[in-house]
Amino acid sequence: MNRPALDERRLRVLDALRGRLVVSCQARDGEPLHGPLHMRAMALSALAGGASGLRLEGPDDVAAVRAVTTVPVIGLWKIGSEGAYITPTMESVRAVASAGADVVAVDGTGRARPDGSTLADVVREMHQIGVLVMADVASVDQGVAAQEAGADLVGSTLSGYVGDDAPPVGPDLPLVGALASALSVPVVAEGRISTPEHAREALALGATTVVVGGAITRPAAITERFVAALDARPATTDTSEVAR
Ligand SMILES: CC(=O)N[C@H](C=O)[C@@H](O)[C@H](O)[C@H](O)COP(=O)(O)O
Repeated sequence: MNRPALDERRLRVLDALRGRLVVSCQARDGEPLHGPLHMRAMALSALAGGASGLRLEGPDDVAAVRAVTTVPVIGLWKIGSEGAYITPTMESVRAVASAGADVVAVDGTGRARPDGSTLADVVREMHQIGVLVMADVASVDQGVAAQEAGADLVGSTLSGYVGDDAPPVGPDLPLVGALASALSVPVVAEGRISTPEHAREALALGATTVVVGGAITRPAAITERFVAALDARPATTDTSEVAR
């Protein structure tokens, strides 16, 4: 195991992220902002605003952003949308690490990975090359299992996304607090954190760092919220309004 490289990276990443904001810059295939050029611009915008770290999807986006910044990068690769889809194979884990991620995020729910690999396999191989592993979980039990498998960070990322129900509107802050109480590894608050108050509360509950995605980097979703609010406005009874 490449202990010195791993320990050095762990110190550097955690020092940079403790109590601070990570911005997740992701756009799916088919979205107008999809592609490394757009995501690099998005990432640079987040850094200009003071982000301390970035979460990026796909080796191409990770490499494009790694070329322009030294801040900690959490990389993942979404493959499919069913079961374990966050960096679900050893091949995808290696690709994200080779692209320059400091931390590779993988599904940590215990669902079967399509190539039969386990979270412990991911940890073993990534630690050999000095790369950290973040387990994206949906429950405290999964977080405990991920810590036992050797994960360096555990995120609340998948809460609300493992069953058939639509995810709730707000973040799962109770899970963030429960993970922070149960685990000794750093907890990452992630998922539907939509306001600065949510982010502050997550830290107060014991999260080491906070990842915000859509509330900052998904203009279509942000626009939708405004449009829905206008559509939902009560009909005016003020006749002066009509006259203008
Ligand atoms: C569930 C899942 O696949 N989450 C993904 C994980 O990388 C991303 O789609 C999210 O945008 C990210 O977790 C940040 O969350 P939010 O965009 O809600 O702030």
